[in-house]
Amino acid sequence: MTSLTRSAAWSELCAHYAQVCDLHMRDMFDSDPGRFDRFSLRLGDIVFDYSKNRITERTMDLLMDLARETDVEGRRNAMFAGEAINFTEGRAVLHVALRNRGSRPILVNGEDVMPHVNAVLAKMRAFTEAVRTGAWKGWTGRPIADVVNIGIGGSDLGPKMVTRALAHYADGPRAHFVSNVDGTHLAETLKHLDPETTLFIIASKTFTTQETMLNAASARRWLLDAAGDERHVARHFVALSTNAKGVADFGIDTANMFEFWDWVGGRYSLWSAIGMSIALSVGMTRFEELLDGAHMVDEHFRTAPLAENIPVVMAMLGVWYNNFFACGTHAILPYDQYLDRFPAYFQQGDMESNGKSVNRDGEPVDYGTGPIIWGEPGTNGQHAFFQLLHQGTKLVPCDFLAPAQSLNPLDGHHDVLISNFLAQTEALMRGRTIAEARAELTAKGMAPERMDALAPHLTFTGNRPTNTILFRRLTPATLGALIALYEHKIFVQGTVWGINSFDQMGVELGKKLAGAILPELTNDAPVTAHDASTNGLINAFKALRRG
Ligand SMILES: O=P(O)(O)OC[C@H]1O[C@H](O)[C@H](O)[C@@H](O)[C@@H]1O
Repeated sequence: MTSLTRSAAWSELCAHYAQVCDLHMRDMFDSDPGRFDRFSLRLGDIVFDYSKNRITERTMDLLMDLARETDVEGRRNAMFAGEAINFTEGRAVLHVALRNRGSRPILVNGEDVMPHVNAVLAKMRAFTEAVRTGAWKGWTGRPIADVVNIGIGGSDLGPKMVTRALAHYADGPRAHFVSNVDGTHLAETLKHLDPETTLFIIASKTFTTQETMLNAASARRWLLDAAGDERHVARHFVALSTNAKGVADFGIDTANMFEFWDWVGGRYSLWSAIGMSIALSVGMTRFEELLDGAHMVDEHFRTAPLAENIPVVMAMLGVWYNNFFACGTHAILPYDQYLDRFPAYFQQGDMESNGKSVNRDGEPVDYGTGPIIWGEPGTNGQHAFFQLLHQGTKLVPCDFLAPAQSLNPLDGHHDVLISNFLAQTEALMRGRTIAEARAELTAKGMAPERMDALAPHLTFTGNRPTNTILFRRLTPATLGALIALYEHKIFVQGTVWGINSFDQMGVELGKKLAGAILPELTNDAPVTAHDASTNGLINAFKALRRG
């Protein structure tokens, strides 16, 4: 057994689970009108309701005991103090420094990182203002109309998600995102753009990522085909990276490089220079408001007692379902079209962070770690996969997010959206008993024999857990806060599970094997070096390619 499953809090939770797992939320609500007040928290403009969960006060006490026993507070303090909590790579984890708006000193190896953070923010402000005002010009003297962020993973998903989420505030050049090494992505994007007025942002922490380097080289060729002269590259290419040498080797002037540091994880990097496309689109002031919102949550996470700490509560509820109810997945369901990429963003954020199976002591875990994260915006999801959420055999804990105010208040739309949002969590919680189903059918005048056949199909077990995150309106600050809540949730879960949430060794093997296969594709010779399936597929590919 690992230390987690040997811990006192874990054993107590196992025993407690057996006592409460059959309780129905419907009964708990019926017998306790104060349940919402007891199980909801507020932070600024955000209401976090977790009352529609399969919990009692004792459950929450035990979950907080588990958080304490696994030293969530100590690890959190170590993160904020710049300790090398990414222990496999020996690195600090300091995305919180990127939005440390009071500039409280944060030391890494004895050096305060805040002057560096603030210097890059100032450089970003100067650059984004030059581009947005038209002072920065392309090689023919025309201002920039389109920016193309070329990056992948953390160098794509965050800026893309935020740029879409803040589209209401966009008043700068149009932002495009190319990530896939499939040439279609770049080709389809460039089809509509004019090289004279296009700025490429090459976003890569390492500046070695194969997909990004290839897309960047093709973009450079596209520009040079039109501009002719290498000197024009400087007006049309900037780099966001930790690797100055890689940037220079690629041919981008390091004066046009915006730096970040190895203590910024790729999937936590949108707050750094990686957010350049966001700042170009909505302006640096709004980008800084995004940072302000995240900082507000950082302060809450750093100082609020565990039981009143929203990311801690989110995380421990996730542990409750993941490890005691054996739920394998978690859905994120934003009832806000602007947040349509929010679930996809946290697929990387959560699954790349907590998709691990070896603990800090190098032992294989004997408990589940990160869940599969998925989701789509409401109400679309209702007409697609909600059937399974309501009546399927799997228990899927869900987060519902919604704004009280719409940024596009078209006649009647927002109330319809919100009524659906509220009804879904109510239906998932209450369900419909067979007696209720029969009563409804009787009221419709259905014959008893037909009713007997139909009623079981109209029965919903209910008791399906949801969190609700309600916020006033989607502003840059609120978005920053929402993202930070999930980031810290991931941190807390990784801490409880005793894993390193900040490396991503699992993506390496595929990259290595692709490196071996690539030269095998350059000719038509039959390949025999792999297993029968891989050989067969490579040879079939070559045959299909020929004809
Ligand atoms: O920013 P880069 O160095 O180009 O890395 C881009 C992405 O690629 C890697 O494969 C990692 O899995 C991601 O965590 C990272 O965000």
